[in-house]
Amino acid sequence: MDIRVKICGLTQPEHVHAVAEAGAAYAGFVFFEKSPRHLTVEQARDLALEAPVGLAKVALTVNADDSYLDWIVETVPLDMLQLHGSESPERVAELRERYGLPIMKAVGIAEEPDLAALQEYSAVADQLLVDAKPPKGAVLPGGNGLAFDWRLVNRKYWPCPWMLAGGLTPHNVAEAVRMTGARQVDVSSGVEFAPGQKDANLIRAFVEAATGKQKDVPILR
Ligand SMILES: O=C(O)c1ccccc1NCC(=O)[C@H](O)[C@H](O)COP(=O)(O)O
Repeated sequence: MDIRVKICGLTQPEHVHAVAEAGAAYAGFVFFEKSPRHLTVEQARDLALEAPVGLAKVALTVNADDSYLDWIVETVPLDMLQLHGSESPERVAELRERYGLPIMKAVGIAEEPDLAALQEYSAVADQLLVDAKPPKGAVLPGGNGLAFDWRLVNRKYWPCPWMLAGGLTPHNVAEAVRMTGARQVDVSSGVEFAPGQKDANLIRAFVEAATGKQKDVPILR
């Protein structure tokens, strides 16, 4: 089975190239000032221009207003918007209409009742990002390198494609795919050696492990 991989939080051109060469399907750019992966709109444009045809460029925003989104969408060549805040289903539908781009809505999961939101958003979003719920008081609503209990989404189906995220690494992604039946996976922290610092070898190892073409996983100290 083909697994599609998204590497999120890219900040350097060489990592965009590594993502493409490894065979990932999506490259994610973060627009959230408190994040160590935050990009200015101009930085994101320059990075997006490094992406070859076939690598989908995803802008991740958090409760962004229209003027910020207009600026991003007008400046950065994009293939998808990832909404990672508390955007309502109505807001998701509105943005989908406004920009004509596919929307992936992130939903944080910690326990069974959290799953209801996935059903709700699947009616308005093009894709779902099934992520770990951030811990109380966390600065970042995602990208915390924390996993949730994958048994909660074991063999669950929603009416739109979904992507598993949260605490995935080259070491655990194959097991996560096996346990959940996910056909798409997303990673940020698990391919970094420090917050916001991606590692090309870990990117390659992650894609290989996720897609079942694993060679060896580098150990970083
Ligand atoms: O990465 C960030 O800094 C970030 C900031 C604000 C909202 C979301 C953010 N990241 C989301 C992701 O990178 C992933 O989509 C997902 O949460 C998995 O992250 P990780 O657990 O670090 O692999």
